[in-house]
Amino acid sequence: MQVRQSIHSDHAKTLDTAQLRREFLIEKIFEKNACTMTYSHIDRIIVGGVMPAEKSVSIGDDVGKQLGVSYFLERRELGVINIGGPGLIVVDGTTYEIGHEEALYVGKGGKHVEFSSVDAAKPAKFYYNSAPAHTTFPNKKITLAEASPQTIGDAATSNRRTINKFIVPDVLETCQLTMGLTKLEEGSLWNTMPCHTHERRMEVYFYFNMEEETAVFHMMGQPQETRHLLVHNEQAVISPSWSIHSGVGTKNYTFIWGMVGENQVFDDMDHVKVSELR
Ligand SMILES: O=C(O)C(=O)C[C@H](O)C(=O)CO
Ligand SMILES: [Zn+2]
Repeated sequence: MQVRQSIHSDHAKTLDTAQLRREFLIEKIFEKNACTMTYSHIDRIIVGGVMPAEKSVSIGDDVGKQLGVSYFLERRELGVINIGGPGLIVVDGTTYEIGHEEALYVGKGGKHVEFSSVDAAKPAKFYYNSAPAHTTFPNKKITLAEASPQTIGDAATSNRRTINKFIVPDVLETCQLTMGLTKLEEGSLWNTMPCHTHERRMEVYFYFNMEEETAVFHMMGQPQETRHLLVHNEQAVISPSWSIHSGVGTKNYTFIWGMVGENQVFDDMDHVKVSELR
C-alpha cells in the first residue's frame, strides 16, 4: 500500500513537475493478477485497481495491520467500476456478475471480497475507491442504464460529454462515497471547464480509454495558481478540496470521478469563471 500525505495549497504551489507528480498522480492503477492500493490522508480515501486474469484476486487481505482493523471493510465502504471484460465479484459467498461499465457497491462489514475474470484473455479491470464508513448500507450492483446518464456540454466548446452517476444518493445510499463515469464524445476534449472546486469534498479522477500516443493535460491547483499534470492511460489524480480538477485531452477519453467528504450533493460546486483563472 502506498501512502500519500495531505498537502497544503501553499506548499503545493512551490513544487516542480516531479514533485507535483509524486504528490498527486497515481501512475499505475492496474497490475495483472494483483490489487494496487494508494491510501491518501485526504479524507482517507483509498484508490486502486484489481485486475484478475488467470487467478482470482482479493482486496485488502494484507492491510489489516496498516489500517488497524481485522479486515479491509471493517470500517470502510467500497465502490467498484469495471472498465475491462466481464468479471465476477464474490462478497462473503454472494456472487455478482459485473460486466463492462457496470458497478458494485459493497457496504461496511463485507469480510471477504474476491474478484475474478470470466475470460483470462479479456480480463476484467475493476477500478475502486474506498472511504471510511460509520454504518452498513446494502451491497448493490448498478448497471450503466441505472446510472442516470446526463449529456451536457457543447461541440463548439469541445466538451460534449455524458455523465453517468453510478454511486449517488438517487441510486443508492452510501455513507459518503460517490462515484461516476464521464465519457467524452469524439472531437470533445475538455472535461469540467468552466471548472470548480468544492471545499467540502475531495475528488479523484481516473482517466482511461486512451491510446498510447494520447495524453490528458489535467489542470489542478487553486483557481489563481493553476498547474497541470500530464496524464496517460489508466492513471489517476488526487484532487484536494482546494484544487480545481479539469482536463483537456489530445483525443477524447473517459474518466471515473470519485468523491469523499462532507456532503453528497453532486451540484454543490464553487464554479470558477474561465476569466478568473490564472
Ligand atoms: O464532466 C464533468 O464535468 C464531470 O464529470 C464533473 C465531475 O463529476 C466533478 O467534478 C464532480 O464534482
Ligand atoms: Zn468536482
